[in-house]
Amino acid sequence: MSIARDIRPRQDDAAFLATSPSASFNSPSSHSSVLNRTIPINAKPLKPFATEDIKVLLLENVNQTGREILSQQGYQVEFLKSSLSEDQLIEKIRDVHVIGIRSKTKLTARVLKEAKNLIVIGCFCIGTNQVDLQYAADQGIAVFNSPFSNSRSVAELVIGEMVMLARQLGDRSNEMHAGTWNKVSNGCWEIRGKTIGIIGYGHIGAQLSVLAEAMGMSVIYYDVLNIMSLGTARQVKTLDDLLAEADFITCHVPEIPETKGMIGQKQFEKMKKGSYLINASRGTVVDIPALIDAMRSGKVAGAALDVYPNEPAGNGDYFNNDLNTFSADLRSLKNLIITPHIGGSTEEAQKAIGVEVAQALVRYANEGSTLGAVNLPEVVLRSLTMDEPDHARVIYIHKNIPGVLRKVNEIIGDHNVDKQMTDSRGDVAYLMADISNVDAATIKDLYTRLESLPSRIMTRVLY
Ligand SMILES: NC(=O)C1=CN([C@@H]2O[C@H](COP(=O)(O)OP(=O)(O)OC[C@H]3O[C@@H](n4cnc5c(N)ncnc54)[C@H](O)[C@@H]3O)[C@@H](O)[C@H]2O)C=CC1
Ligand SMILES: O=C(O)CCC(=O)C(=O)O
Repeated sequence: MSIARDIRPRQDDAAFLATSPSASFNSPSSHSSVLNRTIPINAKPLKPFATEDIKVLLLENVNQTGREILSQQGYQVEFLKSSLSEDQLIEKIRDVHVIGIRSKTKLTARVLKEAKNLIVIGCFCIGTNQVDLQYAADQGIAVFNSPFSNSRSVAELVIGEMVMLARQLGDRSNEMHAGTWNKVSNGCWEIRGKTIGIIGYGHIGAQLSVLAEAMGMSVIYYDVLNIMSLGTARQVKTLDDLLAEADFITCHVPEIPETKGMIGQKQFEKMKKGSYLINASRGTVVDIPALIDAMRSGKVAGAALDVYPNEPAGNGDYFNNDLNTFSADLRSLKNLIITPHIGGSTEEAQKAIGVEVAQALVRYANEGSTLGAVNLPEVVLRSLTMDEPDHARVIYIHKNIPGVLRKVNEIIGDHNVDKQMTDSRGDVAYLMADISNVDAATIKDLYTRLESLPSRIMTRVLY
């Protein structure tokens, strides 16, 4: 009844309680958030329907830690190693209540329109540019990500790449693999004493700043926000200032309209001759044909790319000109490191992300908490406990228009509302209320009346 339009509530409370809670939901793990640690031991697991009715689709080889947490809840979990094309997704997503993806799966408005049962999306990564966040919010679909569990992995990769580029290690290694001894010092440098220019001083940029300074580098950074410098790092006023001063330029901005092509021909012209470029953010941030020209002219002495405008769906797929017209030209360059979007691909990062995002999905599905959601207001209520057996939690996601709360309170106000919280984000508002002394008939009545309001986006009643 409550969570999605075609799911019936489970009537047998004893059986329902027997399927839950999982250890992961109530017990803190090494990666659990503050919120998890504050869930009381005797928290009552709220499940509106048989947990085995919840269908979860996990794409892109989501880590086993995440798969286990979702399976332990009793959900039906389907797991695929690669991403799916838009048409394949449309077919699959129709039945699904929860979907987990990484950076490749595009959850466009066209796909989400077909996702009639979907309540929540988990991005098992940092970036959320692959999801139409606004469209999802307008449908009442929450989106969660893992904001910093792979930041360190990316920062370490960049440190390694700077050394590799400065020493032309990729080329030397390729030559040795081909059987050629080529002992060179010309054009090879230490990174100590050089200047790193970090574009985007967020989680990754700041982490990188600390590591680079420890390697003896001077750190400058450019960010649209005024951010406190770590160590002796220095914020510069403009991107041009950074380009003119840095020996190593590295991009750590999100994919948004303002960052599309932010490093192009004009920016390469402003760089120092012999500088290096690294991009492990998103493939649209650097104009790759312009980079190819800058490397051929010798302006850029080396580059490392981890991300591309179009990336293959899965391992074993080709990275060729059918995907990106510049692929062959790119592959022919010297002192160029190209990696298959592995910035966050470490055991540590993937395990932590699996736990963090899966727990957020469970909290949302079972308790309605939007803490950490990237597209809905953050609303959380204290967990109901086993001492509150006849309580129900009403979640009403609605259009943020005047007069809604009055209408909702006319419906729930006849009951004893223990606690209630509401917040809005843009055009969408999220209301959560705990009501005591309710029976199955009351739950059905509440649900039906809330669903009939014109402001309704999605109603869920958890009990
Ligand atoms: N290669 C990989 O595997 C990975 C790639 N990423 C990418 O890295 C990006 C950055 O990650 P975080 O550091 O965690 O993000 P963050 O959100 O913590 O930091 C991004 C920073 O960029 C700044 N920024 C935004 N627009 C800007 C602009 N036009 N000019 C200058 N600065 C701007 C923001 O103010 C913020 O400080 C992610 O959005 C994701 O796309 C993240 C993880 C792994
Ligand atoms: O590991 C992945 O699939 C994506 C990593 C990434 O780009 C991110 O976290 O934003």
